[in-house]
Amino acid sequence: MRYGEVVERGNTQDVFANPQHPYTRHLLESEPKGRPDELDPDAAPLMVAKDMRVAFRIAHGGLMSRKHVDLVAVNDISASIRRGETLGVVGESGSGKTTLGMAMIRLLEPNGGQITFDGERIDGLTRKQMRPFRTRIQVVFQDPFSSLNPRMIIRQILEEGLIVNGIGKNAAEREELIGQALDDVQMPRDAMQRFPHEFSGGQRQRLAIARAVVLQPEFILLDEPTSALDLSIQAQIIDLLRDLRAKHDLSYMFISHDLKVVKALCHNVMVMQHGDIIETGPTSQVLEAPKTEYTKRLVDAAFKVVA
Ligand SMILES: Nc1ncnc2c1ncn2[C@@H]1O[C@H](COP(=O)(O)OP(=O)(O)OP(=O)(O)O)[C@@H](O)[C@H]1O
Repeated sequence: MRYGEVVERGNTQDVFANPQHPYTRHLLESEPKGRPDELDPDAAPLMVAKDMRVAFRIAHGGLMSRKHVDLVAVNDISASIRRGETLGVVGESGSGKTTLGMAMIRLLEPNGGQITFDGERIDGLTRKQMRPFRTRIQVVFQDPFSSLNPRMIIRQILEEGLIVNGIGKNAAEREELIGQALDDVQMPRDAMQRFPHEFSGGQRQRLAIARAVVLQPEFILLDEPTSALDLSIQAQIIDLLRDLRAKHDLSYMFISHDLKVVKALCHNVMVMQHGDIIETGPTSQVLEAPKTEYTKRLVDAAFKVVA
């Protein structure tokens, strides 16, 4: 197969049901597989949010009749993530997933609610008081290209957080930590000398994960980290996240609209609609026996090939 070559084309249903080309078969077979490892039943709560509320003031109506109204994006939501747990947050676009995640890690100011991290209240902390938590709580976004500074080489990108947070005594020690983070995400150490544009989308997402992992966090908010990637790369990133979780006892809050990915990675799942949680529980239970029509629709959309 050459780059840029069309290997197969046709009616979607026919191609899905009876792929002719080995590469098409590879793509169809390479969706995320497996299940999350067992969660320690005695694991302590790490990130706990209680009655979180976020409202945005938005302009409404035409120029002459403009009014400001509050759009409630997160409506008194409580959520708890234990050490080592992966909690999936799913729901249609605009249901409030990102707003909830960003508010829980204090990158967005909530209008109300309490947040406890490892037993300490973090809502209401000033920027300075939050500093010790900034390495322990990390975030990885969907689009690694816009989150990796294109003018810096990878070494500088990963070193920035170490310097800001005073981790590593000198350049040599920092280089070793960066090397270990690259090993963790299965990227060669010579990636350090290269720029983000020299990597593929999947490799860039590995680098974005390395930038989080180098700070040795305990909790990572993953906001649609695989949505921009093709299926086979998506599956590799899910495997990687599972390995990292086991190796470093990480907890994840994994925002996604793709229930296939959630099934492969998340112990528990929370379904959001219009700022509310409409269903929550162990992933297998929610996916196998959804209690609401809305969840059932999401499950059908994820697991059935539409005719
Ligand atoms: N800064 C903002 N100002 C005003 N409204 C906002 C802002 N951010 C989000 N919203 C609104 O809040 C609601 C929830 O948005 P949010 O991005 O949290 O949803 P989401 O479930 O993450 O969606 P997606 O899957 O598309 O990322 C939406 O109606 C959105 O338009």
